[in-house]
Amino acid sequence: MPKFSANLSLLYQDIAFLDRFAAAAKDGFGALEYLGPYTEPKEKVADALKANGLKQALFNVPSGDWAGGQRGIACLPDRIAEFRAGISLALDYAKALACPQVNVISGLVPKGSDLETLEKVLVENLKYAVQRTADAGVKLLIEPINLRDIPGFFLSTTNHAERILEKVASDNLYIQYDFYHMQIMQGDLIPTFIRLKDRIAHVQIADNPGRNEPGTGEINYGFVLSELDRLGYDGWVGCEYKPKADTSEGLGWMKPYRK
Ligand SMILES: O=C(O)[C@@H](O)C(=O)CO
Ligand SMILES: [Mg+2]
Repeated sequence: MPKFSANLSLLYQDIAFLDRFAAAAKDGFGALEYLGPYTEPKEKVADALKANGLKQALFNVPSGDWAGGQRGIACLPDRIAEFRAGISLALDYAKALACPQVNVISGLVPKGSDLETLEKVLVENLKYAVQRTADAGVKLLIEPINLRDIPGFFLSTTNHAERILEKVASDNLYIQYDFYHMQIMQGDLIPTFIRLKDRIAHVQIADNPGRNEPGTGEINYGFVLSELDRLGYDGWVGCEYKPKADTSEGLGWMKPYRK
């Protein structure tokens, strides 16, 4: 049976961040994930998890000025110090929240930049980060993201992610496999999952087009979720979609998977 994690960066947007915890627990989620917990003191977040019987599945390492349009800093040559300082902050929160994994957002390709240089920066940053996270017992993840939603994103395919994994050469670096992004970029969702299974530490779901609830588009999530079970995937399934209307009312798709 899949275990679902509520992505609070897209679900329950009509209520305050910390109030989303109780709403997610009430709706049957067992864990939470989001872009970052950094606007709240870690003790407060830890208390809210505990009070609602929730686990922390994942969050991103600091990724630059998200509201200002930045989409990660890990490949940017002029942000290396900031990226590395962000790993310390992410690990502080991971410890306080007992979070087993953190995700790195690679960044946008700056106009006119040399892709080889960006790749080197990303690989060196990941080598640094993966050692720090391994020492803390936390997995490090990278996520390919589709180029229609984020034009110019540096890491957009699983082939590229595999190449980065090979270059970093650490058994603590994994892929975050977002079915929505990969449907847009590649299709062939389950064969790719099977091929990379041992290197995938977290999956996320949304339908296409629209990035709405499973069952609203072209991805057969009945099949996808039963395959995850059959293949022995025992991580969280991150519900990272934009609810068509009210989050709770739109959870009908989840009914067959609730005990
Ligand atoms: O797919 C996504 O959008 C994310 O998982 C994320 O963390 C940032 O873009
Ligand atoms: Mg995602």
